[in-house]
Amino acid sequence: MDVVMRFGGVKKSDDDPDPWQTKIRPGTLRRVLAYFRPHIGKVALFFLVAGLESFIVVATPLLLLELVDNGILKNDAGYVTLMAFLTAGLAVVGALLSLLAAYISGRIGQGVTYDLRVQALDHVRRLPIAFFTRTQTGVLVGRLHTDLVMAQQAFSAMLMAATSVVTVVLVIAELFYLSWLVAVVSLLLIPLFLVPWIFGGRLIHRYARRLMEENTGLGGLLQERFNVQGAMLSKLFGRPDEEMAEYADRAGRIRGIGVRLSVYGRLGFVVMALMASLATALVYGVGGGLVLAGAFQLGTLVAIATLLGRLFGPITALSGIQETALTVVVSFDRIFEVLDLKPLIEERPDAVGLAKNEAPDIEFENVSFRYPSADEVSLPSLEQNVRAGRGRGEETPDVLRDVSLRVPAGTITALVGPSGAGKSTLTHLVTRLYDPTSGIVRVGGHDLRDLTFESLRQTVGVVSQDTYLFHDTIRENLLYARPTATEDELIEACEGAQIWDLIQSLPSGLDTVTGDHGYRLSGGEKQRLAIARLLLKAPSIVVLDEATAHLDSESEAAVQRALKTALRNRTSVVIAHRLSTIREADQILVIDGGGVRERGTHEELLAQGGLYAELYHTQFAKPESNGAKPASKAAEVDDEPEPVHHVVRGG
Ligand SMILES: Nc1ncnc2c1ncn2[C@@H]1O[C@H](COP(=O)(O)OP(=O)(O)OP(=O)(O)O)[C@@H](O)[C@H]1O
Repeated sequence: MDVVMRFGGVKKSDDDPDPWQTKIRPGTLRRVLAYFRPHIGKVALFFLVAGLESFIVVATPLLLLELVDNGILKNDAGYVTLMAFLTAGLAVVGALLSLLAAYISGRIGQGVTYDLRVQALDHVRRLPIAFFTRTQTGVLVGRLHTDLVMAQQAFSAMLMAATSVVTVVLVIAELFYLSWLVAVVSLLLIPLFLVPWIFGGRLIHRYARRLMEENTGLGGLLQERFNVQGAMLSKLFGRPDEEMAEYADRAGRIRGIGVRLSVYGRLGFVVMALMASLATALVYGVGGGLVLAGAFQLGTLVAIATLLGRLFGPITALSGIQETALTVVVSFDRIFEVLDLKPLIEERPDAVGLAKNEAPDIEFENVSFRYPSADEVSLPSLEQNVRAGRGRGEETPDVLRDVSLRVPAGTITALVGPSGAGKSTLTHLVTRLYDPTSGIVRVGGHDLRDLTFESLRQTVGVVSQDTYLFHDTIRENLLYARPTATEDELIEACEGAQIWDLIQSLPSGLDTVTGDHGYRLSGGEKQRLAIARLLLKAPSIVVLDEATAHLDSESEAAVQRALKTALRNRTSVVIAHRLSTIREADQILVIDGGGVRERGTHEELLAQGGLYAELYHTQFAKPESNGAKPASKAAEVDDEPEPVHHVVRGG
């Protein structure tokens, strides 16, 4: 259901906040600068190199002046050659310095990006599962990747622009030194070309950002619909015409923005080239007149024209510096937003490890729980597929209320109850995917919050209903649970999980690649693979969500046998959907309305004639009434493995 809601809500809503309009939060600049502090030496070196480059820019026209006035006009061939060589030499040195500056700025930009990327990945890894349930993966990936690249590119552009300040000051000073009149006339031209340049730049900037957002949005949509599960849902439930229209609509917007961008981009260069030509004409017009009038010699005119050619580039770089700087800060700020999300579930500094010998007991003491609200765990801008604001500012309801229970060491506790009663939520607290809102969950007498993550991971193993497998070989998927496992151990685990015969029959055996989400395996096979993974991990507590899907009798029996091995000598909490499992449980807890309604063994609870008896009778006495398999077919399989999860909430 959740998938369908997400699926249906992918379209970006009109009232989504535009991240680029977001005000930069106070203190961001200080935080950005902190990332550059470790690279301060390189920044100083960069400015030194860039400063030298600027001197070369202004020195060359003076050499040309010398070449014309004291070489050509005085018929001194030797001097002409010397000046020409010097000019060429300076050009080579300038080019080398320019490369060196680009290298240093790249090192700084990439260094900062590296630090931020590693920090962001580590942080996101530690965010609570609630964050991932709310966040659209494509948008998060975009945030962590695109924004970083943007920040890095804008930073390099900013460094280059900063060095332009030196160049512009030196060029203008030299222009005035050569001829104040020509200098004033040429400077008057600058605003003429700067205005359209800045105007065009703003448009480019705005549309480039829109293009990025549209691309990210379309990327997220495609990622959601073209993964195996999304594609399956689309094929089964989708409305191809409407969906295609939506793709086309988004692609059309990208096309429209792209066309505008290319025109505005070209506009800037056209204006710049035009102004450069006009300036040259003007300089030669005014300056030529001054040469004829004897105000200065031809060499000065050549020097001025050359200098002017070197003024426009740095000035355009400078004109965008404010926006470039803003891009750096906004991009950083968007990443800081993610970094500022609290991990919620953290390891205490004084956390202890759990002794790893025998199965510990599990205890819930007056546990209440509500899922964290959107404000507590996520960012609106990362939930673009959900209508903006949905769920924001709302208190979430209590899902568990004052639950107290005990799962004695080495025993099996079955959780049964109507859909939405809180069974899965209860198991989420055992694995510490969430912490209780109040009350304590204990394992082996320890509050879970006092244990190290590592020891909790070692202690608790989970087999969920929908097994997730990486797109990798069966071997790698199994080794994920225990990287050091030997070939014999792998085989032993697969045999225990009743999956070895199947693996052996595959042409590549353990090296068979499972598809995205393990889709090339059947439901029963995937769950047995998950059990093999669990056996390899050998945890002392098992949390199992039994598959609700009907398996054929052979798979069913195999899964049941695998489970017997998996649960042996372990403390187990099983969300049970099959009577065979329920009967084997040492204790059954009937969960309803966020609490434990009844507890006891199968026989005790039947005798009580309460909700469990009702669940039992509606499910097993009249199996055909809820569309389940006929009793005769069910009876073939193991004991009476009929799913009980469809039961309507009993009153
Ligand atoms: N991540 C979540 N965020 C907010 N609410 C949630 C979340 N997961 C579950 N819930 C809500 O908590 C309640 C209990 O859900 P839970 O999944 O624990 O029920 P269940 O007994 O396991 O149901 P089922 O047998 O259908 O799997 C439901 O009302 C559900 O909508």
